[in-house]
Amino acid sequence: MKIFNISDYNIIEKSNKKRVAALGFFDGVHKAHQKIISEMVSEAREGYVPTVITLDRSPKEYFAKSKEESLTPLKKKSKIFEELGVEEVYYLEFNEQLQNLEAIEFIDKILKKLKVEKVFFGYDYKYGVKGSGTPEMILDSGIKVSIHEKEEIEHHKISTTTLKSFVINNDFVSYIKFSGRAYSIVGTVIKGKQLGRTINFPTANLDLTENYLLPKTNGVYLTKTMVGKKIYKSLTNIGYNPTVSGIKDKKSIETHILDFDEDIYGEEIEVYFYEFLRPEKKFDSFNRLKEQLQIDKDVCEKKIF
Ligand SMILES: Cc1cc2nc3c(=O)[nH]c(=O)nc-3n(C[C@H](O)[C@H](O)[C@H](O)COP(=O)(O)O)c2cc1C
Ligand SMILES: Nc1ncnc2c1ncn2[C@@H]1O[C@H](COP(=O)(O)OP(=O)(O)O)[C@@H](O)[C@H]1O
Repeated sequence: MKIFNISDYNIIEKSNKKRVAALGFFDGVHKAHQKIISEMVSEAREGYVPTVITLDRSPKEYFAKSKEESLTPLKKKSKIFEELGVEEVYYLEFNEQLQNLEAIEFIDKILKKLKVEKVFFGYDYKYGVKGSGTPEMILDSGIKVSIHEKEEIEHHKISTTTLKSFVINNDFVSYIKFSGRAYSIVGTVIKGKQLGRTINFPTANLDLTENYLLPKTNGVYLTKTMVGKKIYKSLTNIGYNPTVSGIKDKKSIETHILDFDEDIYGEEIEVYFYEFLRPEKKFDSFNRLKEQLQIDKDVCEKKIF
């Protein structure tokens, strides 16, 4: 899959390849997003490039001028697009130029130049300055349009907002139901206090590679961890380690991988969340914490997930 980062849409050259394209921001790439993208991919016949045209950040993040935590930051999102069969992704930088782009210009300078013959998007997709573009304008320009209706599961809209509230509130079971996959975060393993190994609970401390949304409760989660190409059951703690540290400036994310014994400092690992187990607690001693970790481990071993 080819990725194009476009900071100025004027640099897009007139293409000689025809395309079909899914349009949207797609944070979380949930079940409704997946339908839109899969339909686009399956309609890409011979000679058509299955393409996603999206933004490098949400307009909300741009206007708030502060970093927004995402369910699927760019690298992660790109990987999912690729798994869905997308061949080209255009990340349009959401900047002053794009913010002021007239709807008709979006059609002429982006869709037409890329020879897009059919677009696919969700019912609430917006384009053009202040969201002024309409599906009719695209149709009038000779491009076919497929609009996906709102979808619900158990009276809840399948949306990025719904998924974000599941993560914030530790409801990883619902997250799987709505997104079709477990919530996951990617990070590089960094050095911690080197205490874990002294109680036979080595924990890989994660430095997140991108700005992921995290649950708001500090605590322990039943997770799986991918190291290289292998997946292991794991226990992940998010919090301030109150038993050993009084410092409350930076949350640590650390995972104890079951049936695993390798030095993985510097490696990138992916942690998938399945269930909230318990809140983080301050124990009277490191030994008491060790006893609790053994109890957590027993639960993790017995549980089927
Ligand atoms: C599954 C799991 C549960 C944990 N639960 C707690 C907890 O309830 N309270 C706490 O203070 N620390 C908790 N921790 C963090 C430990 O304090 C930490 O792993 C230990 O101090 C080793 O840190 P190190 O990796 O920096 O050496 C937990 C860690 C794991 C892996
Ligand atoms: N089962 C395991 N789970 C997590 N890390 C492990 C495991 N086995 C070995 N390790 C290694 O041990 C390190 C964690 O040991 P630990 O004593 O907690 O040190 P640190 O405080 O630097 O994290 C990990 O970063 C990893 O390289």
